[in-house]
Parts: sequence; C-alpha cells; structure tokens
Amino acid sequence: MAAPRSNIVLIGMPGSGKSTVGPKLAEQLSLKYLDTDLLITVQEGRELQSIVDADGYLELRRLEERTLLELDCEHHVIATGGSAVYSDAGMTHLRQRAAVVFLDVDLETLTRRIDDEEHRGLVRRPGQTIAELYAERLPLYRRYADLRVVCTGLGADEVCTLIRAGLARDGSRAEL
Ligand SMILES: Nc1ncnc2c1ncn2[C@@H]1O[C@H](COP(=O)(O)OP(=O)(O)O)[C@@H](O)[C@H]1O
Ligand SMILES: O=C(O)C1=C[C@@H](OP(=O)(O)O)[C@@H](O)[C@H](O)C1
Ligand SMILES: [Mg+2]
Repeated sequence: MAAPRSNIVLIGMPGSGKSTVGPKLAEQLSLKYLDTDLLITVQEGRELQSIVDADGYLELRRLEERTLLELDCEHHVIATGGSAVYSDAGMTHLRQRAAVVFLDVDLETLTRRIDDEEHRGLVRRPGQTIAELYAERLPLYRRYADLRVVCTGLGADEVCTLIRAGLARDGSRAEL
C-alpha cells in the first residue's frame, strides 16, 4: 500500500524562505519539522560550504539525494535545500509521501536576501550567477510542485496562510 502523504515538503530557491516558513507552518499545523540541510551537516559533521569547497558541488548534490531518499517520516513539514530538485529520484520519493509546495519568490527579492552567496554552499557550476540558477531551476520547481505559492512581498505568516488555504483546497491533503 502506498505510504500516506502526511508530510508537507517545501521547495524553492535559496532565500525563498523554506527554513523560515517551515517551523511556523509546522507549529500551526501541529506537525513536526525537519530541514534536510541540517540532516546533511549533522551526518557529515561539516558545513555545506565546506563540503562544496573540499569535494565539489556534485558531491553535495549526491549527499542531498541520499538524504532525500532516506526520509521516511510522517506528519512533518520538511524544508529542503534549494538544489533538491536536481534529484528526480529524491523528488519522486518525496512526492509519494508529501504534498510538495513551491515557494515562488521573484529574482530581485532573492538576490537581496542572498547576501552571502559565497558562503552558503550553493550547488552551482563555477561562475554561475543567481539569475542563471533561477532560470535553470524554475522549470524544475514547477515540475515537482503540487502547489505553487507566490510569496513575493509577503511575510512568513502570510505565506503560511496561503499554503494552508492552498492545501485545504486540494482534496488529496485530507490526511493532514
Ligand atoms: N517571507 C519573508 N519575508 C521576508 N524575509 C524573509 C521571508 N522568508 C525568509 N526571509 C528571510 O530570507 C532569508 C532566507 O530565508 P530562509 O528561510 O533561510 O530561506 P531558504 O531556507 O529558502 O534558503 C532569511 O534572512 C530570512 O529571514
Ligand atoms: O540552492 C542551493 O544550491 C542550496 C541551497 C541551500 O539550502 P537553502 O535553499 O535552504 O538555502 C543548501 O541546500 C545548499 O547550500 C545548496
Ligand atoms: Mg533553508
């Protein structure tokens, strides 16, 4: 029998607010919360930027995919890293267990929020800009999302409200 989709997974660009909205949403819905970036840093015993610096961005992508595939929780809000959508296997695994919500934030806001791009362990080819990452990833976020929430100009509480309303409209979320 298929696992019940009792989780909510947040996807989106770095700076879109996944790790900010996630804990609030979990509290509001009485769900537990986890952040896959944190799982990776705990398992690896090093920061994401250190992984990229020492072993390259493809290694972080591989570790992220492994972390996604190992997730087998229920009744959680799960904030992923912005690069999670590079793993088709990982996203397929998540979609069997979760409603996937894309936090859609415009490039100008993202650029303003990402004020430490050299230190946050971004998964990108050398020299790739945030604008190029955004263009490359937008189709992937859209592909894997059950729900897209346009967050530009909204505070985290307003984003939570839109997510809850969007999921409530979707009958497949009745398990929550
Ligand atoms: N809705 C929001 N409005 C304003 N600032 C936000 C909002 N969501 C997140 N932020 C800020 O943007 C930055 C990145 O947020 P974060 O939750 O870490 O994003 P992500 O996990 O998607 O990379 C943080 O400084 C956070 O405080
Ligand atoms: O988008 C990316 O390339 C990444 C985003 C980060 O997470 P956030 O999206 O939470 O910032 C983290 O997973 C890693 O540094 C790679
Ligand atoms: Mg985050």
